[in-house]
Amino acid sequence: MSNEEIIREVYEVLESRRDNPIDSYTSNIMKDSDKRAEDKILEKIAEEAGEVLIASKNDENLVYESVDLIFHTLLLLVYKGIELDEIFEEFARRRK
Ligand SMILES: N=c1c2ncn([C@@H]3O[C@H](COP(=O)(O)OP(=O)(O)OP(=O)(O)O)[C@@H](O)[C@H]3O)c2ncn1[C@@H]1O[C@H](COP(=O)(O)O)[C@@H](O)[C@H]1O
Repeated sequence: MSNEEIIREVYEVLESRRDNPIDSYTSNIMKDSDKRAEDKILEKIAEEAGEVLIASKNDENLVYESVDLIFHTLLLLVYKGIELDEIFEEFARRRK
């Protein structure tokens, strides 16, 4: 599986968890409850960003914590209805 394919696969699973909820971490976080889904995801992104900062400073678990941050950012984008191709296109647009 190529690197692009794994990202596409994870993204598609997240879209499915959004559109056909099951009892799972990503479905549950995307469901509105007492705390709004968007706020829960944004809180998680802030927490994961802090963990990346600590990992970098300590030279420890940087890849692991960065993937947590990237994953939760993808979760936000899925929740907000952004298509994965929009992200790829924006990266491509910035290439000089
Ligand atoms: N890539 C991930 C992924 N990365 C992290 N996480 C979850 O995100 C949460 C991260 O929370 P934390 O970092 O706070 O970790 P924690 O386990 O609470 O503990 P600490 O790190 O604080 O010690 C954990 O529950 C992780 O399991 C993920 N959950 C799901 N995925 C992907 O999303 C798909 C759908 O997931 P489900 O909704 O669970 O089916 C899966 O098939 C995976 O491909």
